Amino acid sequence: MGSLNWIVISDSKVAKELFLMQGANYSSRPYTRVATGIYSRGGKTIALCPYGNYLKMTRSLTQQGFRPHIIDTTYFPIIKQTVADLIHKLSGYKSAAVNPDDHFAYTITLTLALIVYGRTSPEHGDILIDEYVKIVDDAVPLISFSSYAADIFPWMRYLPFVQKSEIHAVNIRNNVDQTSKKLNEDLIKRMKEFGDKENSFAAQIMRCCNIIEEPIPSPFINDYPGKDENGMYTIDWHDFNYLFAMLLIGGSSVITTMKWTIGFLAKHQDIQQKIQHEIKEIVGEGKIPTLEQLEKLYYMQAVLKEIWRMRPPLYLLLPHSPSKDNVYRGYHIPKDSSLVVDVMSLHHDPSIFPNPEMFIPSRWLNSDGTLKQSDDLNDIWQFSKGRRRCPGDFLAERIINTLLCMLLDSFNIEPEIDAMTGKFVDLNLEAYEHGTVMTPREYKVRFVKCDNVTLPEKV
Ligand code: HEM
Repeated sequence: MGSLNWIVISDSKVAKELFLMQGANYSSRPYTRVATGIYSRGGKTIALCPYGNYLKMTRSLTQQGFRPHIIDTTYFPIIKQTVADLIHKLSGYKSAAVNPDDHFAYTITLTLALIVYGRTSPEHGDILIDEYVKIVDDAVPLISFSSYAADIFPWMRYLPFVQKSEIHAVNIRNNVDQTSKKLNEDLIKRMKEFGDKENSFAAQIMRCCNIIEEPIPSPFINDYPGKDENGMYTIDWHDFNYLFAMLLIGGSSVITTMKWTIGFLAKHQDIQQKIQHEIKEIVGEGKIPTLEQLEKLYYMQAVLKEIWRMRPPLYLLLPHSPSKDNVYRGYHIPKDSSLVVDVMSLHHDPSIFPNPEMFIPSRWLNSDGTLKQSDDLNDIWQFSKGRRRCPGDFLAERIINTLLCMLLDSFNIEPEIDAMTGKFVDLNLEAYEHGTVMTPREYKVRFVKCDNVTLPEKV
């Protein structure tokens, strides 16, 4: 009854051969009715577009806005501010048990929105950004695998709940357009007023583009022009709204990483204390870390890698699709099939990761305690590899490391206390829920302020 070919890859070597060595053929995306057709108007967004000039353009623009030195000079101060605000909010709970989800989701989406769009003019306050934060929340189900159901089984299109999800996709698209229009107008105004000082991600890429009103046909039908003689790309306003993809995919992956990390640290107090000790040694107490200090928190980074190994947020990556028919190791792989990588299998291969079921952060450390350099043998797939590799990886690591360092400097994270026994509740981090991202079941923890610590200044 199904009408799509799905291929699941569960071996590192195969994934590397297809995505790295044969990357020119295996870096497209399958077309899906809701996410590609309706929500992104035929693939006009970086994460869902097919392989071709449009992808090259959006990836080149993204690299422009996420150059490491821009992240470190322009975006790092934003990250420190929003994290400081979060710490003040959490301290307001005075060690009561809270579900951290909402607070972290808001802070992370707000951080990304401020990085991508910049701080809007005072007359808007954060209203526009808040609208965006809300739309991101509504839009996450659009990229979930369940939205593919009607592509696999076309008869499902007649079911009311599927039709409802199509209407939902149209509404989200319209909301993104309306809010983006206001944000874009505000951005142009700020660029005129502040010139080069306006250096949000959106401003950086707008400087590389001629933006036109007339929509350019969908990238699934016609390919895109490259750069003109002045090195500028031509895009229309709908293309410019691809910025929203950063918040949608980037936000949900960072939020999920934090959900797992907070849970793991609350459960493993010994590991948490080791990180706190490292922070005390390298950064000192009650201080906001510098970039150099952050990079030297090797044990903390090793813990994060181990969490990503055991609980990769995008546990199937995003589906890849071959641009043409291919025979691989004797198997016929038709054009337009969906290839998903079972990242959990890759990360639990005992020939690469001995004792894969065990949480061993030291597997990422050299004997002198420094962090191992990524190499092809030992590397993990949380950001994928090849031509569709996550372009926000460096930014994601900066956000997560800053968050962890500042949080653990201010608080001890503890599980809630069982009212009957007076002991910590044993958090169940084995159970997880599958959507596009793999998230832990809801839990509560307590943020207990460390003795004598001064909270970072609130902005
Ligand atoms: C812990 C955080 C993150 C993880 C684990 C993660 C992981 C991934 C993965 C696995 C993919 C799919 C790669 C593939 O299909 O082969 C992806 C794509 C993408 N990510 Fe991330 N990501 C994270 C954060 C971010 C951030 C912060 C941003 C930007 C602000 C971002 C932007 C993107 C974009 C635009 C794509 C689509 C790329 C394409 O289709 O060519 N991600 N990410």
